[in-house]
Amino acid sequence: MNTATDPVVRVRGLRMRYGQTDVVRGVDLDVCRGEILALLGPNGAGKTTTLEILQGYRHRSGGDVSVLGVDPQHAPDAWRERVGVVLQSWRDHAQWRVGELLEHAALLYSRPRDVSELLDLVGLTEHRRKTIGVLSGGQRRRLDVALGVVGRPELLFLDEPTAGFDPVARRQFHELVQHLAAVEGVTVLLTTHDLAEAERLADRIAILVRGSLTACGTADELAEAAEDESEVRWRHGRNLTHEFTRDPSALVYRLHQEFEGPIPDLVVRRPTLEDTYLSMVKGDR
Ligand SMILES: Nc1ncnc2c1ncn2[C@@H]1O[C@H](COP(=O)(O)OP(=O)(O)OP(=O)(O)O)[C@@H](O)[C@H]1O
Repeated sequence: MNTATDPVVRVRGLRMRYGQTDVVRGVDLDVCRGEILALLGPNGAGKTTTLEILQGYRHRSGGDVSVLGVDPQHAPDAWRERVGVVLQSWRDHAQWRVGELLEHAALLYSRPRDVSELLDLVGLTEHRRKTIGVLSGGQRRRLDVALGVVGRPELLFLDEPTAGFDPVARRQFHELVQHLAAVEGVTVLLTTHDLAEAERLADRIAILVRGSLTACGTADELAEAAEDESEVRWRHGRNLTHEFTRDPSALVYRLHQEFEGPIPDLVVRRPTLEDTYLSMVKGDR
């Protein structure tokens, strides 16, 4: 029986093999209700494969998977309504108008969002009557998102959602996803190659390298696990100097004593998610 405290996504020992090649090798992962989890990893790490297994589009080679309390491989149609997938394949519908496509998609669900509200939510109101073929790349992606959420899904999968977005569109999209998670309790699982996006948007980040999860946690927890060092910079007389340390407070304290007061031009740079990510995937390129 599925309860409110059970994870929305529960994966144990997930394996996927194409021919002789293992591309997912024993992944364990839990995602809780209302959580935004970003799956990061180099090209070919197995992110899309993992997402497609969780969406029920691919049959796994091994392991246990439960999504909204159901094994996606044997999910009934009612389960599909509860899951939103943002696809990228609306090129076949180039002659459709934006509003028409959304109205048509809404018919497939029992509790769809109001199309006007949805257009507003994704910032496409003024493009309602345009055909899909004339939309820009970023506008098309917004339409993809609209189609993914039209049925009010409890769980939303986003595969590289902001590829091709300009900075303003990206920020608006982040606000939309945060709204869905915080206000509507939607659970979001996304893949991205944009580390700043992952850091800004995700509650937790999972890093997949060659089919294995090498780390999962908040950006701070990952930095801790990677044993990344902070850089402390200061000026000594006329010379700028710097030191790397895992304990910047201790170094700053020591310098403060040495200088018997303020440390000239002090800068402490903590490891970014990019530093952590690069140290974790090192050797995989
Ligand atoms: N249908 C398939 N048949 C055989 N191999 C496949 C198939 N689909 C994916 N692969 C291989 O599985 C591996 C993982 O692919 P996947 O698309 O899951 O990676 P990814 O992490 O999403 O990569 P990217 O960041 O480039 O999108 C790759 O080596 C890919 O070539």
